[in-house]
Amino acid sequence: MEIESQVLQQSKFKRICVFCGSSQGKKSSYQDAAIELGNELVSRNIDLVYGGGSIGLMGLVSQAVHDGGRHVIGVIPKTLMPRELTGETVGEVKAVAGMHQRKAEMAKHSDAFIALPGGYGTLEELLEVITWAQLGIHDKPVGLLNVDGYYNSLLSFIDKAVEEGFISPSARQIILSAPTAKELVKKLEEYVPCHERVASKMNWEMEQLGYAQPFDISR
Ligand SMILES: C/C(=C\CNc1ncnc2c1ncn2[C@@H]1O[C@H](COP(=O)(O)O)[C@@H](O)[C@H]1O)CO
Repeated sequence: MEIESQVLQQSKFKRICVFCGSSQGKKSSYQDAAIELGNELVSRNIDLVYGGGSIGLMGLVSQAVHDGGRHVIGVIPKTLMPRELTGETVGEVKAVAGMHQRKAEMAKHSDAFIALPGGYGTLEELLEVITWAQLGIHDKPVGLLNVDGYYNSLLSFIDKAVEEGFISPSARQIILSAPTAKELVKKLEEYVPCHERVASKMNWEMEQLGYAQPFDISR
């Protein structure tokens, strides 16, 4: 019986990258959701990749995953490493040169992406992985944890952009959303990618632009 329930919980994802606020937000539901997401990853035997440190929702989700015995990878630019800036990172720390390399590293080590509530940093990271999916650089699922409707206005904006012809209906399908961690992870598991992969072409273009490392975030 014990083994049967463990098999049922086994996810197809080994690691999920979580983007979220470096602040905790004003409502306790945001903080509760960060901890609940961490616990959901633990219950499905999924490890965490995130931006490192212990501030805000980032600290809550990483602590929950670490406390639950799963591996945590914090990818943090060297400039943000001093403890006074971002606090202690639990688990493994990957130091990177800057913000661009951080996003590529976080993406490379993950099988899916989830955004909890957050601000500019979270939005920037989220929109970048959606854009990469649209371009076919990766085909990993992307989900919004829409706690208390936090992302309703972003979703409405995206729907308006579809209506106005700036986002294609198929690109709209890239972004999944759900109000709870359990529902969202299930949706990510069921996601079927619909964009052709053009990563090797993109690598070539990035090399032409003088980027030292090939832009390959596939695993
Ligand atoms: C430099 C200062 C605080 C340090 N802030 C951050 N530390 C770690 N990671 C961060 C920080 N700010 C942004 N990030 C990344 O963006 C996301 C959170 O940004 P948001 O604007 O709070 O939504 C998060 O996923 C991180 O990867 C003192 O000013």
